[in-house]
Formats: sequence, C-alpha cells, structure tokens
Amino acid sequence: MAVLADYQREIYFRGLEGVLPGLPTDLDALERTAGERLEPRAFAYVAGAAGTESTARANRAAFERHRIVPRMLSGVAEPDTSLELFGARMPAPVLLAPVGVLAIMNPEGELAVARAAAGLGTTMVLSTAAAHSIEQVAEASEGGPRWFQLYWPKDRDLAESFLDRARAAGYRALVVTLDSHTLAWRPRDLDQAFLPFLRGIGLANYVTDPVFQKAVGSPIGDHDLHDAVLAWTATFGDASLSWKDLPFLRERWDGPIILKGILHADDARRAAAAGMDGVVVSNHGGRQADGAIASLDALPAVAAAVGDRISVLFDSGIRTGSDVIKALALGARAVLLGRPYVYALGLAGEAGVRHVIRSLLADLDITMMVCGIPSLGEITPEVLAGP
Ligand SMILES: Cc1cc2nc3c(=O)[nH]c(=O)nc-3n(C[C@H](O)[C@H](O)[C@H](O)COP(=O)(O)O)c2cc1C
Ligand SMILES: O=C(O)C(=O)c1ccccc1
Repeated sequence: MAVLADYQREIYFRGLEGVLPGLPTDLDALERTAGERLEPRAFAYVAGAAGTESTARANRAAFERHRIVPRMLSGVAEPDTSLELFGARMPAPVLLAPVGVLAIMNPEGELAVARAAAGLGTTMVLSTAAAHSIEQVAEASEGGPRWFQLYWPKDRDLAESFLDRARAAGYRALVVTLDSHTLAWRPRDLDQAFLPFLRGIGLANYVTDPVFQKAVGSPIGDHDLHDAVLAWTATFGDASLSWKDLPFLRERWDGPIILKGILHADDARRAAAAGMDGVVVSNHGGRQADGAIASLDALPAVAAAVGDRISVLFDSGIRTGSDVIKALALGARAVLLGRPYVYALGLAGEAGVRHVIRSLLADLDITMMVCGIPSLGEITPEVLAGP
C-alpha cells in the first residue's frame, strides 16, 4: 500500500506538468468552494445545522482550543497510521460518516462514495436514508469495507429486515444513530421549505424492502411516490425507544454494534452494560440539538468512562490531520468524516471523494511525521499542551 503522504508529492509533481488539484486541499476551504458552485438549496441542506448553528461553530472552536506539542529527533521515518478495529485492519483511523440523501449532491450518490472509499481501503458507513440500496452499494464497493447505519424505524419488522439485508450484503458492523429520531429545527431548510426526502430522495432502502412494500401496498411505482413518502414519515424515527429496547438489536446482530450520538458518560456506560461494542461521540455535526456541547468537549469524559471496555469513535468537526490527532489524544480510537466528502461528491463525483480522503490521510501522515509521533498508540493526552 502506498504511503499516505505520497499524495503530497503527487500533487507537486503534477504541478510541474501544469495540472492543479482541482479542489482545495484545505477541507475547510472546500465548504466555501461548494457554497459558490453547488445548487443553493442542496448546499444549504449539507452545510446547515440546527437553530443558530452554535453547536456547529462550537465543534470547530473546540479543536482550535487544543494544541499539539511536537517532539523532535524521535526518529520517525514513516509513521504507522494503521489500526485494528473490531477485528479488521484499517489503513488509517478515519471512516466516512453515514450521510443520507447523497443524491442531492450527485445522482451516483452512495455508489460513487463506495467506489472511492473501497479503492483506498477506507470504511464507508452507509446511511439507511440512501438513494441507492444496501445491495447496490455493496456491489459498487466490490468487497471494500462497509458498515451499515440504522435509523431504527417504528416498524419492528422493517428494522429486522434492514438488519437481515445488511448482514446478507456483507456489512460488518452496525451503527445505530440515536440522536435523530426527530428532525431538528433547521432554519436554512425551513426558510426554503426544502427537505430532500419529501421529494422522494433517500428512500431506496425503504421502497426496495418487502416489509415496507407490504405496508404501503406493493409494488411501489413512481406514481405511488406520495404514498411511499407518507409511509416513510410515519415509520422513519421512533422517539419512544429506550435502553430497554437494545436487546432487540443485540439478539438480531452478531457483529459489532456501535451507538452513534452519545455525549454523556452515563449513556456510554449504559451502552457498554447493554453489550454494545462501541459508541460514536457525536452531535451530528451540530444538526440536531443546537446549544449542545461540542463533540470534542464531550469526548474525554466518555473515553474515561468506557474507553477501556468498548471502542470510542468520534465525529463532528474533523477537517484536518491534526484534528484527527487531537480526537485520538482525547480518547477516540478512530474518527468519522462528514461534510467534506459530501461537498467533494457534489463538486467532482468519485474523484472528488478520493481527493478528500487522500488529502486528509496524507495530512494525518505528514502531521504525525512533523510532530514525531510514530504510531497511533503513541497519541496520548501528553501529545497536547496542558490546560
Ligand atoms: C447532509 C448530512 C446528512 C446526514 N445524514 C446522516 C444519516 O443519514 N445518518 C447519520 O447517522 N448521520 C447523518 N449525518 C451526520 C453525520 O454522520 C456526522 O455525524 C456529521 O456530519 C459529522 O460532522 P461533520 O460534518 O462536521 O464532519 C448527516 C450529516 C449531514 C451533513
Ligand atoms: O440530515 C440529517 O442530518 C440526517 O441525519 C438525515 C435524516 C433523515 C434522512 C436523511 C438524513
């Protein structure tokens, strides 16, 4: 496998032939480019967050408050960015976060993301709310590592059917998102009255499901889209779920189960007690509870509570290699990347997603090198400046 940092060299050498990267290599700047070039409502849907977007800003501000203290003469010629997670080897501690309705960015949507991720050995977490089905995405990823994210529907038979399908299609782990049974108050979308799924985008896993079809009255053709959307809104989320319901999942999924949207140490303890294998410390990129704690600020307490028993993953605000190092230093084993790859999909399709993954991983590799960090295991709180 090529050294991750090779992307830096590749960019400079292609420059000698007059070829520029095409997309910004600063994944923060990518958002500005996306704002200039993408369809305004689709961009607003991705870039937006809940309420005043204070939590989305806090996510980034939290990274700014932490500082790395580089070490010299550590003899690190080639850092080891790889890790083992749930029994699988990964080239780097970065996965692609589950993002629904990717087809508003590019009609190929999840298929293009699956191909880009698979080509680089990066794990894609497929959203339930996808425009291509569990099976189609599995085929596109050609054996590449994939996890499935469940939006736990009200209809238990449908939930079970999703798990059966994901297992049969070779998804290794199950990410259960708990923070979005109810869509938050999102002014950017409200002001334009724009919600992609009400236009039928992102329902592929539902309309292809025999249980869902039966509930709607199969088969579902284009003319029945309205009925499908109504049935979807009726079953999408279940706010009445509680810790008592977790055995339902545990009994039906042999592989790792990871609860996403955990911000409180007690919730992490309950997850471990319920036999879960991991949590994702996440505030959904600031898109759900506005005013919520920055995800990075929630991480240390969760890691202290359960980090020695289950895998603590992290998302919300990752944009650079040093962000990955900071999250790992504060207790995460790996991180999930959200919006940047979504913008890249909208701007340049599969090649854009490749560019974003390669940029972040090269940045991580190089930042470990210039900070004298030999491997992920060496990323401890001591890597950061004290308070
Ligand atoms: C447009 C969009 C759609 C999303 N859809 C889902 C989803 O279907 N399931 C899910 O668990 N999280 C979803 N998320 C949340 C991401 O998985 C992730 O938590 C978040 O984007 C991380 O923050 P970041 O964008 O700052 O990296 C979505 C995020 C965005 C921006
Ligand atoms: O927009 C989101 O953040 C999200 O999680 C979602 C919810 C339902 C369908 C698609 C995406």
